[in-house]
Amino acid sequence: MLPRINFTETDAYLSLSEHFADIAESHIHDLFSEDPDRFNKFSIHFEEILLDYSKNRINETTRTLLVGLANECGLKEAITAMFSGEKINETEGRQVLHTALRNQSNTPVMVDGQDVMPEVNRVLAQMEQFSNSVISGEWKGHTGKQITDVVNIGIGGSDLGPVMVTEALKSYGTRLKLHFVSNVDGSHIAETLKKTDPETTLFLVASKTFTTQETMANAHTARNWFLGHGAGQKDIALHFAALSTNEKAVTEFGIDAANMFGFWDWVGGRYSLWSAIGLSICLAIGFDNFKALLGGAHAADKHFQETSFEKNAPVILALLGIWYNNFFAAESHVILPYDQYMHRFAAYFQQGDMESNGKSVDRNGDHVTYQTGPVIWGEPGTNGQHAFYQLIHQGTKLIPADFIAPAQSHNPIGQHHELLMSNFFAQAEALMNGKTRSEVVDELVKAGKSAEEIASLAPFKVFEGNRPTNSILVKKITPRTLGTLIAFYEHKIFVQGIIWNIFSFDQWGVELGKQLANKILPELKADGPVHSHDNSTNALINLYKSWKA
Ligand SMILES: O=P(O)(O)OC[C@H]1O[C@@H](O)[C@@H](O)[C@@H](O)[C@@H]1O
Repeated sequence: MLPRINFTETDAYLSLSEHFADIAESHIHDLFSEDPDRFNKFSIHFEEILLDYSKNRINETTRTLLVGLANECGLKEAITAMFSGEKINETEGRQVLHTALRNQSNTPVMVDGQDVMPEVNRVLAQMEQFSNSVISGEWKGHTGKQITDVVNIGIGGSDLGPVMVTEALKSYGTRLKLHFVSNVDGSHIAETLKKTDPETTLFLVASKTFTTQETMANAHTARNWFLGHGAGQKDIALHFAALSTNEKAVTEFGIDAANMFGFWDWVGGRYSLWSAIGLSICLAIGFDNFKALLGGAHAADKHFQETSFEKNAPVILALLGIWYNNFFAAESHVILPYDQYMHRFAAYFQQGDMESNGKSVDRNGDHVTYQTGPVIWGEPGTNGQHAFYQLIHQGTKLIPADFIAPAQSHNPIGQHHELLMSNFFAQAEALMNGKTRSEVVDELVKAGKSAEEIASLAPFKVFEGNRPTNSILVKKITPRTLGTLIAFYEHKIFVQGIIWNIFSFDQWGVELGKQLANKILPELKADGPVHSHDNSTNALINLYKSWKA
């Protein structure tokens, strides 16, 4: 059982609250002037990844106190509990073992007295064999042609991870063209089917439960389309595979159990890209690269388990998040990859983080008295710069930011990468230093402005700075470094959940909307107006019914 500690009642929290008053007054650029060794003290090198967290509103005391907070909240024991297969997802009575899926050391991982590694390895071998045969062209469609297109049908955790990774690693692409259909909006599947040929398309129906409304609707539409284009029932076996934990529902749908890639209820949906849900990744980049992705995550798992908290990248990321969320009252956290291929990275962690830590009831079942998970958002640089950075630089809200960039581009064309990187370095520096009024005045004088113009313009051109950032510099985005990065962020979420005393691995909050939609669906089909809801909902439904085609 995980500890039940209200972190706001710990000694460390009290000390942090006192310490906060000092830090709130200091400016990051002064902290640098005071300490020439600041970068070394506040950075972590891990393989080919550097986490520089020196541009934060912290000093050594802050870090010591934050680490003390993690200790008082039982983080060490909680990490052991997760990795050793305790049922830490208590509200669902499940273990949390996505780490076993990438456990390349192959040490036994016990679930209810049984080592799960042989099963994990069996499914990996099945994925390897299948993806190799589709990629090589040995696997043929029902008219004898090679598969050219793969459509992954899934949503949430059965979509976002594969989309993010296949995009991030596009330069490792095989000859197969990947498509992802998630939205129940018929436009999503319709537009995808327009681009594919039923003779050469493979559908992966990705759903842990195999009951998710959106995925089942899209899967049925795909099957009807396939059968409606000259294929027979028996041909389904060559064009449909299922990635799921629910064998019964898979076979009822008509997919051969031989084409089912299984996983287990100890894999949370938003942590499932490492499981059979990653089959689309294997097809997109080849099994060896998928394995390298798992290897990078496994290396991060070991780092997380074995490194002291002061030098532990996910722990530090988590503690900084707590510092801003619970002491500076920051409401959001922005993730800014300076890598076009990583354009879905922030979207992926919107689910990863917000579905995990968007909770307001603690592990005792009581309403929390403090803030939990922040709003996660972000877009790739430099696009974000021309969209929302104004608010980060000069708005009223404190928005801690993670800047992520590769030193080596997969497309070293002209000076593009240097242009990109100059922005990456400049933004974090500008957010920290800002621009003082006297710097602004000097600039305006040099530009030949009159005293009057200077007085009226200067206030708008001042940047307070002191905006905290982490810079994550990666040598190159490879399957391994990406695997490590993802696992770092996963563990960050875990650490924060432990400190906030919430259950990070359930998601009851997604249920209510689903229940109500199921109630409304028959009302939309029935004749006549509805009266069963509030005024607003009745009016909306009835107008919809009068307008619908
Ligand atoms: O993989 P399936 O079971 O279709 O679930 C897809 C998604 O459903 C949502 O409602 C959430 O619960 C997500 O965590 C999950 O990833």
